[in-house]
Amino acid sequence: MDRAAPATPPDIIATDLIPAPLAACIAALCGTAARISTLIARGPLGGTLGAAVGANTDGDQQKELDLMADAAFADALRGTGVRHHASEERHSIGTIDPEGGLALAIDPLDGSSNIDVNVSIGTIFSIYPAARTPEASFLRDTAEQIGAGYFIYGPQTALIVTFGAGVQHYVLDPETRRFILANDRVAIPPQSIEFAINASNYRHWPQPIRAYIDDCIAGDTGPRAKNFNMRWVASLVAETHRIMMRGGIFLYPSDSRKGYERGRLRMVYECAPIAMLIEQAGGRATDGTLPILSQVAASLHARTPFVFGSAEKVDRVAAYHDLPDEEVSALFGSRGLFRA
Ligand SMILES: O=P(O)(O)OC[C@H]1O[C@](O)(COP(=O)(O)O)[C@@H](O)[C@@H]1O
Ligand SMILES: [Mg+2]
Ligand SMILES: [Mg+2]
Repeated sequence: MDRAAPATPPDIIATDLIPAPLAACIAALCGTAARISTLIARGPLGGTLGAAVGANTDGDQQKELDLMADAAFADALRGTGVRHHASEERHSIGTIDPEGGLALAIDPLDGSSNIDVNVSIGTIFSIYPAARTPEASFLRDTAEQIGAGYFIYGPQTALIVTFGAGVQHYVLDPETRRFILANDRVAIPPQSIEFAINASNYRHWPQPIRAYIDDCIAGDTGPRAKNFNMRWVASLVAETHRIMMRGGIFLYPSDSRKGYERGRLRMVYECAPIAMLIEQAGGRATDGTLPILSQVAASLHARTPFVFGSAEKVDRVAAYHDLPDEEVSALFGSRGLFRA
């Protein structure tokens, strides 16, 4: 990353909460995230980061910053024990350290449509023990993750990370350039009136999702008998961070558009790690009905419908899928089962 600031200080994240076999890998991710954060903060002064430069395997537009972040993380991971490396921006799985014991999947830059508009974006990562083959390292039960996290580049740059024993929140101190522990046990608040969904796709959604959202929008005139508030940042990391801090629910369901039969978000490097974080923070993450943790991606870039957040809300979405057809298709005034 040419336009980057200083190299990784050895104590970029001084904590004893990171398992020893993962420490070098996490330090490398932190050092790179700190440099990316400096670049993002320069905005237009840093160059044409938001310029479109091509398309990835999925046909998604790639921005200059997507590719710079991808290269920077891959470079930094050399010598940190990562054998298999999968990225949203790469067609196939690469080998970094042939003798390494880890497999790391990464969405190097999440929410890239927000680069130009100074809205929070992020990096998502998922870590497994390396398996015998590259495919076996990632096409496996998502419950086998040994670490998962995201960096959010917003008004603050922060790391939210889990190693399977709760969720830790670190904030990058812009003066010392170190990630400082802010909370060693993040817990998702169970109550919130916020839901997040791209409502412009309403006409394409399956009926149970429409019914759930109809009932939120009906507010105190509907079966829920209370008012809700809607949010949509179009940046999965930003939505996740809000839910981690304040509770609520996120939905990106499957829909009837071509290419959205399994939703939009990718299992290996978006949904699996976010699901591990959410469950470790006391929330729930499903594909609408079934838990994400315990599913196996069909392919490296496979997508999945994704619903996560406060546990009671996610369970309620699953319950809408169990309603008889006549009840789920009824106008909210006739839906009686879910009075809050
Ligand atoms: O534009 P849409 O359909 O609302 O989709 C928004 C979603 O797409 C994403 O931007 C996909 O991630 P990438 O930017 O890594 O491709 C998510 O962050 C976000 O939740
Ligand atoms: Mg993404
Ligand atoms: Mg991305």
